[in-house]
Amino acid sequence: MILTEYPDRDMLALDLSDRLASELGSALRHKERVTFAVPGGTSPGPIFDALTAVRLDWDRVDVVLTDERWVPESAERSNTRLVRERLLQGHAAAATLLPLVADTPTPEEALEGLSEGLLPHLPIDVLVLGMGADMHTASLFPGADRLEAALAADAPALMAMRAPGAPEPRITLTAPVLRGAISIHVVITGAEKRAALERAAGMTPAEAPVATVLDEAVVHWAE
Ligand SMILES: O=C(O)[C@H](O)[C@@H](O)[C@H](O)[C@H](O)COP(=O)(O)O
Repeated sequence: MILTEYPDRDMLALDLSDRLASELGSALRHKERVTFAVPGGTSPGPIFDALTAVRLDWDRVDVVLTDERWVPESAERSNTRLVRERLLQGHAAAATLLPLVADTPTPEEALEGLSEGLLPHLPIDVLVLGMGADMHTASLFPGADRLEAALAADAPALMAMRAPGAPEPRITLTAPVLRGAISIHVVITGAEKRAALERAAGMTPAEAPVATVLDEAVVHWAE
């Protein structure tokens, strides 16, 4: 694990967005299309805002969420809504968003169709993940109903998850897909998550799901 510390969250957002743009640009020099996976939640917004001002061949970038809450796109908690409102703007409006939600009552009913739309775009070229203070990443939560299956080397690319403390069903990229990304960044802020990160480094993915990517990840932290 490489840990990069920043003096403040603005510097983290600006520097990380520069690095992501550089990695996307580099990948675009070798591939017709590249896959950029991003988290939901509250951390990525400022990074997204900075990326919207970056000139690159966004029309050849396929954006996919690392996970989604099973809520309508119009809901406040929708990560799809977050990406549409904060990332797919400005220059980045030309990017394609691969869907990770559908209008079925449960994620299980949409898994086959959403997986068909995702698989041709793997591996992920540039992956950004968040982390909760409970050391979850994407929607791989400690104690989740199918966590062991989602961490397994033979896990399907997408799985529905239900976890204690998650207010709604989730759909998530699984550990093999996250670990298979060519470049992995984890973005965390605050003292509580920094302490959780230190703990996770010595734990198993079953105890601390973020540990499934830490050996390959660059972790970006600001207070
Ligand atoms: O759907 C989500 O919430 C995210 O994808 C999730 O994995 C997030 O990255 C962490 O929960 C951290 O969330 P914050 O950035 O809001 O702390």
